Amino acid sequence: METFTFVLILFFLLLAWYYSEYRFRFQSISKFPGPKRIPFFGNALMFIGKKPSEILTIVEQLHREYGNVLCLMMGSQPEILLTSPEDVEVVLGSSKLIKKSDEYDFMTDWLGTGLLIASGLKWFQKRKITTPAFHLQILDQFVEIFDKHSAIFVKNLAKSEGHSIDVFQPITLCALDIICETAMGIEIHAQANSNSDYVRAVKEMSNLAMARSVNFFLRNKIIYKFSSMKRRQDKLLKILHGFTDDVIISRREELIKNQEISQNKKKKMAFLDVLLQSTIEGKPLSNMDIREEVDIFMFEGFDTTSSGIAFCLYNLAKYPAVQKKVFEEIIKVIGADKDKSVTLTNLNDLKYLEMVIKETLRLYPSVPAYGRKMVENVEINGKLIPRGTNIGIGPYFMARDASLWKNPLEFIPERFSTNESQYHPFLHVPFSAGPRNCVGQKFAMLEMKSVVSKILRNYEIQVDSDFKLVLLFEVILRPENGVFLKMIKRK
Ligand code: HEM
Repeated sequence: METFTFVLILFFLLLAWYYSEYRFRFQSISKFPGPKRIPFFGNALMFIGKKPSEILTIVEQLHREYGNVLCLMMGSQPEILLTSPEDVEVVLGSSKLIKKSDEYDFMTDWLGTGLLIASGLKWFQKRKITTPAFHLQILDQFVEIFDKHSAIFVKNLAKSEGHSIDVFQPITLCALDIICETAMGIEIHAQANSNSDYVRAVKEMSNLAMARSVNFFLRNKIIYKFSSMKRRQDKLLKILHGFTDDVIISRREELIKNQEISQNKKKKMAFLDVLLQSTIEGKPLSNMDIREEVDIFMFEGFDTTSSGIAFCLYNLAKYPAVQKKVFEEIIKVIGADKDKSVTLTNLNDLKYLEMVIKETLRLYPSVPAYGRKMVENVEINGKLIPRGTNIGIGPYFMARDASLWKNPLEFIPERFSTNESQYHPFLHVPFSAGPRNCVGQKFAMLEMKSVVSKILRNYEIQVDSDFKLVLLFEVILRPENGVFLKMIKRK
């Protein structure tokens, strides 16, 4: 009987705690603008059964209607999209608000709790060991790899010269060749063998993560466990993890056998080699720790740059005057010899191309939105955000906001010239900002400059008048039906 009374008291205490917690959360949240919520589901039903391109339209419309603090309830889970740079600064600039939002949990089966997802001390340690992998000396040796795979891409274009082709697919394969060689030190020849299971698995896995994040039912762990999506995920993970495991094991063996990396200074250091030689509190990283980081490089480092390059080419085709200016800069910096290899200095000197890429990432940010979870009640410029809220930061929505940018939908690279760039430091955040910004930002810029400049040295790009760009709002922003362009060989 005593046990029964104890359990009963505990039950009512828990119920009272849950009620007060929920009421506090609900009362704080109800002050924020957003569409009408219905009991139990909140706003979740708006997204059920919608395609990623439709989700983008819905959120864009809501953002226009409700402004720069948009509150949605996914069941009882509050999600607030912040788009004013002052609010974004409070979140991204904080070294305390670094916990990722719930949506990232849908990626942990694949990416574990590596750098992208980790929080607290674990994140700090991982950031410390990963940062040296992006040192300028390491990036310098990658320029040759960028150039080699860009040259293969350009060579393959000869087959479709003068015709309209979807450049997105071959760019994805080029970026995959680059990331495999730089992250893992292996050549997978994706551009020669486009039917790779690994390539398909990477893409499908990020589609699944997005589809799950907007599905009210599948967000629930138990329902998900028994879903057909989970069964598909398990099959994909076998391919993805199997691939990286094999590479890590053979690379570690090679390292032990030959001590090759320390003796032969000329050998290129892949990110994986840097991790194999790293320690946390004096201990080397386990294969599992390393796999998490390599998988994150593979995920973050290839889809993001593929989209960036494809959207950049699309804009260059759409704005011939911009393309002409970029081409003239390339001739000035690299010279007229189309076969000459580029150097790190060349790439750094392509300043106008850099502005073009920044403007591309403004309108088409490869990571259209990212999020943080508030682990305590936080005041953001006078707004009390209750603990447990997921905060979304949306560079995609910020770029289209006429109160933030002049002529927001126009492609104007000059916005980023040093004379013009007087904008708020947290207004243009495609690589995020603050302590958790993108560790691969310099790598990505160099890769995108290398591939785009190689293409422009060899081809003039024109739009296909029948083609209409449709955007897919997934974890990574992609073109739904590719990017069709005409490539005209330069004399
Ligand atoms: C156009 C290219 C890229 C864009 C737009 C981009 C964007 C971003 C953004 C927005 C974040 C923050 C995400 C968040 O807060 O959840 C991020 C984080 C990260 N990115 Fe990138 N990224 C790009 C390329 C790369 C590349 C090439 C690599 C590696 C080779 C990379 C590695 C990472 C890693 C490891 C993180 C996690 C950093 C941390 O949490 O401390 N990214 N990236």
